[in-house]
Amino acid sequence: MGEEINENILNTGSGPANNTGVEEVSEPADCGVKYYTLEDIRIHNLSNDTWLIIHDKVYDITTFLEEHPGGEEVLLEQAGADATESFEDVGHSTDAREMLEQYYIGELHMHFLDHVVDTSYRRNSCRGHVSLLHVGTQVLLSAGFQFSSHSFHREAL
Ligand code: HEM
Repeated sequence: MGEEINENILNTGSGPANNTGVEEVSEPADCGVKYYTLEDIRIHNLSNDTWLIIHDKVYDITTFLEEHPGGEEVLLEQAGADATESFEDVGHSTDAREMLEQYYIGELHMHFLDHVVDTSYRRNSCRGHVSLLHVGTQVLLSAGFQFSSHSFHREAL
């Protein structure tokens, strides 16, 4: 067992940080993209099981910890959480950004899209998901909403 090292995890207020009652949201295999909720990700905060989020993408960096030129410690501080800000604060090089691809495992699932995408559609049909997502997005955008990474807000009309 790895030692739990990051207590500084986002508290989403939506239940326990383990598998009980938390469903991992993933796409059918033929879609090629997996979606993970914050709850799914936050449990991977161990030194032998380390995931983090950078720009809404999810990375399993377990095997990268010892190789990181900036040291293992800074990565462990972000384990199971959103490391976008600290990653950008350092001003990582293009090489560093390209390295990310090796550890990519999926996308952060946006809860707020549940309001515009029917979940049964998302589970059963990749094409249905994409088209419904598109339609839902268009509806919101035409109503004056603007998306940011974790939330959306209404712009002054
Ligand atoms: C998987 C994600 C990450 C990758 C692939 C990565 C990669 C790298 C690479 C290649 C470097 C060498 C300098 C450069 O090329 O920019 C570096 C340096 C560094 N990284 Fe990361 N990094 C990651 C995440 C992070 C995070 C989340 C932090 C949080 C603080 C961080 C902090 C640092 C620091 C402090 C340095 C040293 C900078 C220096 O000594 O000049 N890195 N990283």
